[in-house]
Amino acid sequence: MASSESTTQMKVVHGDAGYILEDVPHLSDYVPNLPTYPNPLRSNPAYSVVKQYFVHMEDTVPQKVVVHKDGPRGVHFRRAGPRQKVYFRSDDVVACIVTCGGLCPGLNTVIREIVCGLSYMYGVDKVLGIDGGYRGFYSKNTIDLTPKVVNDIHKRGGTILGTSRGGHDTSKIVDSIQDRGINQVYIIGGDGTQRGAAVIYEEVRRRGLKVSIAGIPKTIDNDIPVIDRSFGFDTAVEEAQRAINAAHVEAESVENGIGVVKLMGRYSGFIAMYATLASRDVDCCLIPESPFHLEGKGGLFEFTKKRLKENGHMVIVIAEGAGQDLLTESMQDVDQKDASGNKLLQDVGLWISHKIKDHFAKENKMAIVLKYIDPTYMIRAIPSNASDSVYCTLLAQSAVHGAMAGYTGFTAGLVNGRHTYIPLNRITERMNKVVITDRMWARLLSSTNQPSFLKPKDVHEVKKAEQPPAQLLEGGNCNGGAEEAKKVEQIPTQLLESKIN
Ligand SMILES: Nc1ncnc2c1ncn2[C@@H]1O[C@H](COP(=O)(O)OP(=O)(O)O)[C@@H](O)[C@H]1O
Ligand SMILES: O=P(O)(O)OC[C@H]1O[C@](O)(COP(=O)(O)O)[C@@H](O)[C@@H]1O
Ligand SMILES: [Mg+2]
Repeated sequence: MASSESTTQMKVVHGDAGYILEDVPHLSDYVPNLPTYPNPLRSNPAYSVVKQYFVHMEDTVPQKVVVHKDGPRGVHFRRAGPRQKVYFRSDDVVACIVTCGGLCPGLNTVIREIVCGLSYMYGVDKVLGIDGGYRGFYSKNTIDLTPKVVNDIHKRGGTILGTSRGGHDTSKIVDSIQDRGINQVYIIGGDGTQRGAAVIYEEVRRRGLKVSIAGIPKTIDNDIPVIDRSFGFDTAVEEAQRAINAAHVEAESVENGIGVVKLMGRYSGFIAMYATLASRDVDCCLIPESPFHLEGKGGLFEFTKKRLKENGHMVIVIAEGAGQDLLTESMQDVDQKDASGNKLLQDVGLWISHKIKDHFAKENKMAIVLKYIDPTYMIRAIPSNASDSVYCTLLAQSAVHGAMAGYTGFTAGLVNGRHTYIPLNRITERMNKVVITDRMWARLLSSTNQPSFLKPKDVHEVKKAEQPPAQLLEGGNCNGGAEEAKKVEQIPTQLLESKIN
């Protein structure tokens, strides 16, 4: 017997054998008597030959693909794609696109594909670009976007619309949406942006407006949960190889050479982990999720000395959010935040470089040559690579199909290789992090052959985190229903949620 419960953010349907559908809201949930129209794709020559092109209304995608024989079927998301019926007539659509937060490779590709998707698939020709992030809704003029205007933009890094942090004023934004007659809002951004999208959706719903709010998750750090990976991540990892190569060449060209490379990753060390695994030249990878110490037995200095003795050189990759606790101990903690409220981090790369130099100069009397490379902005200011470009295209098209079908308050996302619509609150309720008790981190440790640097107290924390159901700790499908989600919240966050494995 199916049962259901719903909030404004998510509709949960329970089916047989522990099946759960975490469904996204629909305009018809709060706007009565909405007319529907046949999907214009039916007569589109590109699609009319494709059998079963329209997604079956009952199609859902499981969040967890590794299952046990007697286990529950678990959480599912609605499958993305075109529906037989749409809730907008092409001529009535006024869409807008906004990009917020930090840059990420592929932003322009997503913008391009939303504009072209709306135009070529649905015959929509009114698409407005919002200038400079959320504040552009109420402080700037809009930019007309046509397939011609966006034709070449995917070859450029950044976002042609501009971006910003802060400036989210919900009522001013929704006033602007109303005043301009906008009825589809495409919001491209990270965790902060999707939180902002959720508030906009709530306000739109409170006002009873027929406006679809569609999120497209953007994060170079890959810190958004549920989805397999974020667009731009692959490109960033690839670009990071150039910095690591340079560090390696510099380090191996001198006696006791050390190359230190800082990569992005405020709270999640995915870029550092994947760039390390890809490179094979890295001796040590340090990420925010895995505590480390410098001095004494099992510390970084001891390992550095050992590696230099063995190999004559060493490459260290450090994520920008790693070791921030050590920095605050040794430097004054300046609790500065950016305009969105994100903590501004101190430069851990510079700090660790000084610490290593000081250590070998003072205590060990060992001459080292250290080169510090900070390519952080270089890895995100580039256009997306081929695989990310394809991914961006599919995400953009998914979002367009979803909005046209009347879904709202959703994020388009890839789950186990399938495109889905995910409720916004599932995306914003926690952060995707490298799980250091997971096999992927173990693979990294065995690939670099670095120590784990964990102290007994850290090991205790890790063991404590192993108490919840094993499936919570298995990377790649760290998920469950609301109950499981609650349990997850009780575990130190640095030990949780790994979606890439
Ligand atoms: N809790 C929130 N409610 C509403 N808006 C938010 C919230 N958090 C962030 N925002 C807005 O989202 C935008 C981007 O957020 P930010 O954290 O800078 O980047 P990202 O989306 O990449 O994580 C900013 O304009 C910010 O004001
Ligand atoms: O762009 P800024 O303000 O310099 O911030 C840099 C931060 O942005 C990021 O690139 C991504 O952050 P968001 O995805 O949250 O925007 C972080 O890795 C980095 O710490
Ligand atoms: Mg963020």
